[in-house]
Amino acid sequence: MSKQNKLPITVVTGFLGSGKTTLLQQVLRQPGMQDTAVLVNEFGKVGLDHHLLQVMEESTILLGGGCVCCSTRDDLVEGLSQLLNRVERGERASIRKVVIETTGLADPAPIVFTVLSHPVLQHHFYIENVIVTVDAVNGLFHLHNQPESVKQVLVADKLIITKTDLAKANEVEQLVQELQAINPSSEVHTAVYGAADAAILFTPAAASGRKSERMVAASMASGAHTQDVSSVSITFEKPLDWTAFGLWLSMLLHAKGEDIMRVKGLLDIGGPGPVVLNGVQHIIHPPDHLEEWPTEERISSLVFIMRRVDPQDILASLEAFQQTFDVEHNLPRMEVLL
Ligand SMILES: Nc1nc2c(ncn2[C@@H]2O[C@H](COP(=O)(O)OP(=O)(O)OP(=O)(O)O)[C@@H](O)[C@H]2O)c(=O)[nH]1
Repeated sequence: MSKQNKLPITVVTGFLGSGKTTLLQQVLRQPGMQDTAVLVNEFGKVGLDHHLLQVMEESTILLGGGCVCCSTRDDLVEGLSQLLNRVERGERASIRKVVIETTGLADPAPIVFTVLSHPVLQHHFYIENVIVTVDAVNGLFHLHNQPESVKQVLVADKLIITKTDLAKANEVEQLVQELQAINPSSEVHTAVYGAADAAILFTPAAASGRKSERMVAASMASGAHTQDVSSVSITFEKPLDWTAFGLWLSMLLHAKGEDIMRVKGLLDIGGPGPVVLNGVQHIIHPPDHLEEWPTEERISSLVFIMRRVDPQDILASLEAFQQTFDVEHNLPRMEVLL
């Protein structure tokens, strides 16, 4: 099958909390993007992002819990095969683009290789772009401390620097210099709260001819990403006391320093809809109050992704906090996801 008849795939990756979902929420609303199918991969079964990508709910497929670059590459094959079946049955006649949003720890190289080498998929899909979001506030820290972040930058066709509204101009400049040193052929764009032109993001990159070289280099870079990484989901039986919860979370993030990489939650604090909580390293972004629940089950759930932290310590800290500060006991249930 010629390239004209294949569906282009854009892989959107970027370190934990760097703004992948925010970017997609914005660009998928733009003209010409209605014909895009989205495959979302998240750690754990508490997938949030696919609910938040409301524009595309009906064309969005949530890949199973785990990281699409390793444990669930079969899920990726399965997700793309499902999509293909739908296109072939005419149910998805209008799909002209596919976006894969990876987890924040994914190495994009194996994902790209899966598509390029799978006996069936390679005839129906091709990789058009690898877009990598980089957080202007935490980007340098991640490049220096998290090997996955470097692997992502190495493979990027387009680097999107997010959160420049929160960083100083000289910090952004230093980040850009470092990114260009790692991957000189990638385009660099900025996007505050996902404000980027879809036409630019989804246009094939000029330097795409060099992509495979970079991918080989990236896949040879060191270390499996699951090393020292753990992820837990905590659910609560009753609505949360928002003030007490905020205090506990701040204390926990302070105590665990840089080792808690990401916190995400959909929290019942007694209102009609939940609060969406987003924490990246030490930064808790302003929470979003949703008018209604995007899920059938109205239960608070919180996901932590950490390096070198024993999941039991999180639970112990929560129990100790509830006792010490005499907060009404709200039984947390923890599930270790990774
Ligand atoms: N101030 C500011 N906040 C942003 C910007 N982009 C994203 N955020 C916030 O950063 C937090 C994380 O954004 P997400 O889009 O969920 O990040 P993600 O990369 O999809 O996260 P994971 O899927 O968990 O890796 C959210 O609270 C966003 O509102 C930005 O440009 N400026």
